[in-house]
Amino acid sequence: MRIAIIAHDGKKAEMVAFLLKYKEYLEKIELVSTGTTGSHVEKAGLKVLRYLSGPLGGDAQIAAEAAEKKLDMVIFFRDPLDKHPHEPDVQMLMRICDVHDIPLATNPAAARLMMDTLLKRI
Ligand SMILES: O=C(CO)COP(=O)(O)O
Repeated sequence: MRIAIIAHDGKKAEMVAFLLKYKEYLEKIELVSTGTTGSHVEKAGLKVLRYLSGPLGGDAQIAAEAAEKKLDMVIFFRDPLDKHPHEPDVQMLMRICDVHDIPLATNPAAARLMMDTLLKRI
């Protein structure tokens, strides 16, 4: 199982808190992330493959994995109250998830529901 995790700055703490709730299951899951999200997650003691930071192309790298069907799920905690210079990349990632029917959770409530369902399969 391979899951991509991405969080905008205002949501990084929520992402770490979310993942720590699933810590006992994460040994069975490969995590990939955008750069800065990944460094927060690493600091919390979790293993993650980090791509570039989002504004430098990290969303696009994760979209490439989604297009190649390498991902079982994308968790993308977007900050709807902030502006992002790379908004086209954000939209592109979400579009690619829809094109390839990859589960995409954009907030913790959705992520919890999807994670709980996915974990029943491993
Ligand atoms: O900008 C992001 C997603 O669009 C996240 O990138 P970082 O994890 O590098 O902050």
